[in-house]
Amino acid sequence: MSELQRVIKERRSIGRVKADSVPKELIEQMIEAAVWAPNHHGTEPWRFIVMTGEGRCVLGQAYVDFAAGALQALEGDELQERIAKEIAKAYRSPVVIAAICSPSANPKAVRAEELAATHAAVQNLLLTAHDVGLAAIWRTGDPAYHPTMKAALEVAEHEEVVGLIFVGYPELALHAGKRVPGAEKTRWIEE
Ligand SMILES: Cc1cc2nc3c(=O)[nH]c(=O)nc-3n(C[C@H](O)[C@H](O)[C@H](O)COP(=O)(O)O)c2cc1C
Repeated sequence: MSELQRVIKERRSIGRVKADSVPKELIEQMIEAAVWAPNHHGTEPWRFIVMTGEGRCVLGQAYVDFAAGALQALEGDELQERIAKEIAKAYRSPVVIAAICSPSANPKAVRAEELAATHAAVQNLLLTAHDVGLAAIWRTGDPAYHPTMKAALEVAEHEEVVGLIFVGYPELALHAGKRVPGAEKTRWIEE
């Protein structure tokens, strides 16, 4: 098995990471790998917002804003606890990278393909994280796609937050992944 194949198969989504800070250089390596994803018409439709330290409070506020409806029914300690819980979601890892699809204005560009290219860029981020000894998880959920997230991250209306990539040093050993073999997902048409 090649080194690339090993990294692809070994990579796992890891949500529990250490609080230890991550060198900026490693995050830059991840993003540099991301921008080598394939993209149609050379649109390179991605951009990234890296949040570290107290910069993550921007994301915390987005989680609070998203939960505003549920928070309305609470008051006092219960309200404060729930707000703290929402903010804590942004602090689950020392680095959070918001991956943004910024679809090109090129009339040839197809929105679905702009998203596909950005998704491929995220896979490059994840693979590089694993390659350099970091753990990462691609999170979305309803908050990622909600207008409150766009507002908090200053993402334009025509753009999309395709994922929040939580990055840090793994706290636990990686578990083995499980997949249906490719052969079972393949139909060959020959001759
Ligand atoms: C588009 C996308 C969104 C995801 N969102 C979440 C999420 O919100 N929360 C989460 O725990 N995992 C999320 N994941 C990670 C998947 O749960 C994970 O990839 C899957 O369980 C397979 O595990 P593996 O990545 O370790 O192979 C997401 C993955 C993708 C591709």
